[in-house]
Parts: sequence; structure tokens; C-alpha cells
Amino acid sequence: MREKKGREGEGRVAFSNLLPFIIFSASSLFGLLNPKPPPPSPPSMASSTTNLYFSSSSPFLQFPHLHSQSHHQRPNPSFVSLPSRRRSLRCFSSSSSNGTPGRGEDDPTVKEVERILEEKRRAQLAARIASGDFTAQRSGWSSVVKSGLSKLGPPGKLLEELLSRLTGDDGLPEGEQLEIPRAKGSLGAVGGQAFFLPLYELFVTYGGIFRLTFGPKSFLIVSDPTIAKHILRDNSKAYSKGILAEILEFVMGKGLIPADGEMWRVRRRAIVPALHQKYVAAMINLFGEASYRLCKKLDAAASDGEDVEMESLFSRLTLDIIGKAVFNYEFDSLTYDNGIVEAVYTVLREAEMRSTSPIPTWEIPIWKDISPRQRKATEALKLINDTLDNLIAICKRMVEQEELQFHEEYMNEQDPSILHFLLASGDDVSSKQLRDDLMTMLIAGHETSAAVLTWTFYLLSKEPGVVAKLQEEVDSILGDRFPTIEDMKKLKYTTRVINESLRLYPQPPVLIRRSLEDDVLGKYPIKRDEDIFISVWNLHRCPKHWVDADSFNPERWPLDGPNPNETNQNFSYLPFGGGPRKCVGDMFATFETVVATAMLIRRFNFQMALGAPPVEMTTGATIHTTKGLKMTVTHRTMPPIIPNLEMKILRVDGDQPLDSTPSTVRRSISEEDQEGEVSTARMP
Ligand code: HEM
Repeated sequence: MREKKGREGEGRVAFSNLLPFIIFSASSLFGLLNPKPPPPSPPSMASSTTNLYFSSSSPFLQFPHLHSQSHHQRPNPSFVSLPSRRRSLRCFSSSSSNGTPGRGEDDPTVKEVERILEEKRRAQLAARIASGDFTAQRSGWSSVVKSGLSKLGPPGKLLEELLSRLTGDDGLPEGEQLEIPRAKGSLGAVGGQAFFLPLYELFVTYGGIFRLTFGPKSFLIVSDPTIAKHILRDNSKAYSKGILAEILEFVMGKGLIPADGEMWRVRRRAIVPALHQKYVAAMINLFGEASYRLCKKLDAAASDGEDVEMESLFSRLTLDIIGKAVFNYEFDSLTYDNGIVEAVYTVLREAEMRSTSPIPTWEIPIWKDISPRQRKATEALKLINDTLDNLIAICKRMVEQEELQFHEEYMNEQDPSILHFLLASGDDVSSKQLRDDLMTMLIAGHETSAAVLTWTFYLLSKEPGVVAKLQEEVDSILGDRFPTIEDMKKLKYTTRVINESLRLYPQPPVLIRRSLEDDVLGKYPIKRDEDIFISVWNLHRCPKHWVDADSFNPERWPLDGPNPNETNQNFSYLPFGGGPRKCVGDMFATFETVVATAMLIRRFNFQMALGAPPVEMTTGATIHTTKGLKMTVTHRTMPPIIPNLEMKILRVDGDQPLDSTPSTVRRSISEEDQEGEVSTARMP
């Protein structure tokens, strides 16, 4: 057993290791709420609308979907016949994997009826959630009066608010403590669920904060933006990473994500300055080059007529990028499968396994030595650690030899990595801590970006209209040249596509915290040592906040409006978290995914491959597909580039694939300079 010290860790080892089990059990528990769920219909290429249903009259939810989060399955007919009970999560696709709508779904009358019912249901639901109907039982004289006032519309609401302030009460008689609503259920066995889906169902029923209880232990599930803001920003000091830190300790040690308290403060202060503007601008070039390598790979597949599994390719793309960006290491995983790449994936899968395994076998000392999987994970981790130590040593020597003066926007052109910045800054830190931080950033910046690209391309495969608009923007702004930092401001629609993809598929879908002291969440007092899940999934799909919450609609974000973030969306939108522990790589990641999307969409058309397995969700650290994202990639017939005064054209044979005209493609700014040519990257 690992030794745990300090008040946060006390008595928690055993339980923390049960987290995965608890998550797993939670799914199981919810599954039994509907004792005999209907078996899933076979995947249908003719329809992909997955609908979730629940009985509006019963506090007990029914989860027919729990046996499948397929984006391509038809609802069980027994539920279809009850349209008033219908709740459609359109996010789970409105067309089939090959883009063909299902029979009957095209019928305008059916669609209209569905739309009206859906709107009615949502309005009722929103009103019930807003009135606190799902959240708590009110009592006391003022509650009765307030309840009457709330029915009088806006003037009544105003009076209700006034009354609350005057009485200073929350509607409960004196001495009676508010209790956080409890989700109920019984244990059962439903494995392999994306656990945030049942949490959404419970949110709809129990409201923005509720308690999930399992025997002696419980979790608070938060889906209310005001409470999320309180935990993440306003009173962030009262919360730690709790269980997350315990699970990730073996791989991230005391790296920035799991670290808490003073250790976190010191490391954050050291690392954030490394991602300065000049560094991010240099990274755009790196994103372009890596995406170009992926284009070449896809070009070969398109020519050969081979389908490709995009999720693993995106994973390799982002691994190549983050290795170079963080510690100047060329994984080159898009080209080779070498030992270190395999080691990274072994460790990542081990981390994910630990967060979904019912029994913490890795805690049993002897098991570590005899289990082949454990031994493989230990060996892989050693290989990565040795490689990192080696890179740190090489970088130290480089820094000692260079004559660059360190300043705010310091960057070594040959090695612009974060590691180089940290060492040059004189960061006084042990090699172990540095390694932990590098490893943390490797993982944080790899899986997340890969997942964003995966789900973006999945969403795009169902929305040809969005793809057409994207291509139009990329054609007019980029053509075939590599993107620059200036282009990031201009690729507005592409950015909105990423913003919207992050809304529908937040990575990670849940943020984890533990209270370090007693606090009040909303109107509920809580004790210290509460484990809390902030469901970003629920916040991002809350029907009260979002119009047509489950639709992929980049247009919901105006092109001339600000870039959506947690501040301007008042914590209803948290793609990169919020408060002091907000992602340090938000700009990096946004640009990375914008560049990759723009370059790929410019050159290829992507469709779900014929006969591809249904796209279902599963959770590790981020949302994965269960069976990959198999796509057919074809060369796009590109429009000719119309030259204008501001743009030097590097290539004009627009409808040829990239690698057939390599001489016209600029690899990097420095190469262009060497060749003495004008770099478009530097054009005003
Ligand atoms: C699209 C890609 C990404 C997404 C969606 C994402 C999302 C997030 C979120 C939601 C958090 C907050 C976690 C919490 O509050 O518990 C976070 C933290 C963090 N992210 Fe990212 N991230 C992405 C890319 C990156 C990249 C590229 C890097 C590194 C270059 C990075 C480094 C970090 C670090 C170090 C933290 C911890 C910050 C702290 O605790 O102070 N992330 N990320």
C-alpha cells in the first residue's frame, strides 16, 4: 500500500482505489433502476438517432440506453410509441454513419411533431429545474408564499427574490438543515458504461447538485454553473484534486495536474510563463508540419482506397506534437512504431485501466512482480523516465553552452520546448519534479487534443453543410500554405467548430475535486472531505442554458463575438476548466486543433466508412470511441486559388494532393529563408 500522509490523504487510500469501482458501480446501480432494459436493436445504417427515455412521472429513472451509447442505434420501439415520454439527445447524431437518414425520419410531419413535443418537453423541464422542483422540497411559510409568487411571472419572481432577501431564509423552518438531494438506486451489473451518461439522467431529475451514495461513501455531483464557479474559482483554495491525484500518482507524481497546495503554486508559477506568445506562434509551425505528415499518410490511403482509423491517427499526431513542444523529442509516431511510442501507450492505458478497474491489484506488492501487465507497465514507465532524464541532461548541456540572455519571451529557435525554457529560466527544481511536470504535460496535451479532433471529425461527418462552410473559409484564408499565428484570428469559423465540438464532447467530461474544509455549495452546507465530480458534460448540455443543447451547431457562437470561455459564459461552458487551475495549454490546444482541422479539411473529404462499427463512447481520462473512428478519406477537388495582392501563391495546382507537389509546399519558415524565397508566413 502507498503511504498517505496529511489530513487530505488520511484514511483514504483504500477508498480512493475504489473510485473506479464506484464509478463502475454507479453505472451498474443506475442500470438496475430499470430491471429489464430492452435489448438494444441491431446497429442500423439506416438510422443513428439514439434516444433516451424516462418516465416523467416516476422519480426512478429508466435507462434503456445503458446497454448502448451507440450513436447509430434505433430506439426501442416500445418507447417510440410513447412520444410524450420521449427525450431525444440529438447529440448522438441525426443521421447515420454514412449520412443517410433513417426511414420515417425524413417525413416532415413526423419531424414537426417531434420538434413540437421536444420543445414542449424541454420548456417544461426547464421550468421545473428553474423552480427547484427537482432539487429540494420546500417548506415553511415563506416558501409557500414564494411558490405562489413564482407563478406570477417576472414581477412575481422579483417579489420572490425580495422576500428571500428580507427574510434571509431559504424557505426552511429554523433549525431544519437543507439536505442535498440523494440519487437512489440499487446495485446491479452493467459494465463498460461511459459513466457521465447516467449522471446526466440524474441531473435532469435531481438538479444541479445531488448526492450519490454507495454504502458508507458518497459523491457530490455538481452540474450547476454557479456552484462550479464557486468550487473552481471563488473558493478554489478550499478544494484539492483528491482522488485524481491518488490515481495518477504512479505516472504524474507531483506534476502540475495532481499537485496541490504550495507545490502546485510553485510549479504553476514556473510553467505558465513558458507558454508565452512567441512560443505559441512557433508552435503553429510545428502543428502545420505534423499535420502535413498526417496529410501525406491520408493521401496514400485515399489513393489506395483504404479506410483509415482516425482516432489512432489523431492520437499519433498529437503525440508527435506534444513530444516536440514539451521536451524536444521526436516521437515520429505517425511514421514508426518504436519502443518509446509503445511505452507511452502502455503507460497511458495503464492509467486508464486504473481508473476503470474494480479491484486495485496494482496495490498488492506481490502482484506487481508477477502480473505480466503490471511488469510491462513498470518497464514502460522506466523507459519513459530514463528517456526524460536523458532529455533533461541533453537540454541542460545546451543551456550551459548557449549565450542567449533569458527574458520574458525567451526562446531557443533550435529547441523552443517548454523544458528548454524551464532550464534556461534557472528553475530550481529536482530532476524528479521536472520529470513529473513533463510527463504531466505529455499526457495532458496528448489525449485531450486527440479526443477533440476525433469527435470533431465524427461530428463533421454528419454535417456536410458545416464542412462546406469550413472548406470555404480555409480555401479563402489559407489555400495550401501553412497556417501562421496571424491566421488564427482569421480562421473564425474553424475555431467555432472546435468550440462547439468541445461543448458537446468536453475533455475530460468530469472534473474531480475534494473539499479541504466545510463549505456551502449553493444553499447546502457541506463537510470537509467530500469527493466532488463537476460534470462538464452536464453543464455543456443543460437544456435550460443551451438552445437545442444536443445539436452540433457552430453557428451558436457568433463569428464576430468573443471566443467563448468560462468567463464570458459564466461557467456554463468550461472546455478548459476555470479559476486558478485552468488549463495552461488552452491557446496551444485551440490552435493545434484548428490547424489540423483546417489542413485536413482543405485536402480531403471524410465520411464514415461503409460498414464501420457504430461510434460509441467510453471513458478513460477523456472520451474515447469504443471501436475507433473508421473513415473513408477521398481527395477533395479543390477550387483554384485566386491570387490577391496580400498573398504570394506557393502552389496553384489546387486539385492535386499535397505530396504530389512537394516542391511547392513550404516546410518551415527557416527553410524558406535558406532558399532565399519570400515566406508567405511573413507576409503582412
Ligand atoms: C484540447 C486540448 C485540451 C483540453 C480540452 C484541456 C483541458 C483541460 C482542463 C479541463 C483542465 C482543468 C482540469 C481541472 O480543473 O481539474 C486542464 C488542466 C491542465 N492542462 Fe489542459 N487541456 C488541453 C490541452 C492541454 C495542453 C496542450 C497542455 C500542455 C501544453 C495542457 C496542460 C494542462 C495542465 C498542465 C493542466 C493543469 C493545470 C493546473 O492544475 O494548474 N492541456 N486541461
